[in-house]
Amino acid sequence: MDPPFQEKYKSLFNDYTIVSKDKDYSLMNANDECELPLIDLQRLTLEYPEREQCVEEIKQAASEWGFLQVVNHGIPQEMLKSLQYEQRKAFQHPFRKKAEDNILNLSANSYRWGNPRATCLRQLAWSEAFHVPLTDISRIGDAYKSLSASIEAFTTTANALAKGVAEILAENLGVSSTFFEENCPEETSYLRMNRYPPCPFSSEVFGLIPHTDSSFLTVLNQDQIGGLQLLKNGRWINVKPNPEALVINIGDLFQALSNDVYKSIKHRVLAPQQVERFSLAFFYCPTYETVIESSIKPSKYKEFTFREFMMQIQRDLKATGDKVGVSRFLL
Ligand SMILES: O=C(O)CCC(=O)C(=O)O
Ligand SMILES: [Fe+2]
Repeated sequence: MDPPFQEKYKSLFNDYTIVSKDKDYSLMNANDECELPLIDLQRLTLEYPEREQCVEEIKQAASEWGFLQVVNHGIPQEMLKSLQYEQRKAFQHPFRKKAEDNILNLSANSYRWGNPRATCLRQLAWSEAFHVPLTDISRIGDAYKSLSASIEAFTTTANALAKGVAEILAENLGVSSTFFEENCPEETSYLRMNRYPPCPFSSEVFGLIPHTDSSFLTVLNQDQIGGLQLLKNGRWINVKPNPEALVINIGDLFQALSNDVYKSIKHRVLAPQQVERFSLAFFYCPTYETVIESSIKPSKYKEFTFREFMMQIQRDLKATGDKVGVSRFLL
């Protein structure tokens, strides 16, 4: 069922013996372990000063880390468990079936693996994913009814969570209180179900290469295997899994909207050596027409629409093999 990484990327692996002798090349170099700021969202329902303190902690984590963990987030554990179960089942099919048969009947290219643009091992991603725009949920066939029901339930609650956190973060930034309500209808966000198969080259190949997310916010459910790392002050830091918590990270759009008050932090996933790892990422995104412009002056970014942003990413990927991201729009 695993994608044929070694076969498809044979030429990249030919160089493997050379680079693996270079000690500095290893991805496993001492990384600090950290516990992200952990925030109990139940406090948002309490009175002064609990709610206000909680809001401050969320803003603080988003500006200092670009990442936070939340508990009492409104997504029931059973809902997560059933989607995790369905996710495993979907990936269990033979590779050919996943790659060629569009088993879930999603839009074209929804099943992805590796990195077609990789020119060296460092750019390869030892993972596979189903990319599910929320508009596609209704297309999922009857044979996968329990999967589509689980996706629907999860994304509805993840959307409410992302909206709530986005609205809190946008307070005092001069963003209209109806901005997210108006520009992020449920259909414009998407879900990615990730699977990281065991990787015999885990000190040389990433599970997911370093990137920032193109969303406003991402809500992430990772399992207990670990491997997610974020870049803080020039160092890669392990994000220790917490079974009770969801990770929320700031994406590129919020960085621009907040004029850099909040940071879209680079993160990556190390490939697991012996076991498989799963994660679910919900990307909270606006309509393509939405204009991203900060009210904080002087603005660091020129205004752009989400469509312009995504098109620029595609152009940069083609030209450089890499996503340049929001820095493209710096004034
Ligand atoms: O698998 C993870 O923990 C992170 C996934 C991620 O960063 C992404 O899908 O953008
Ligand atoms: Fe990501």
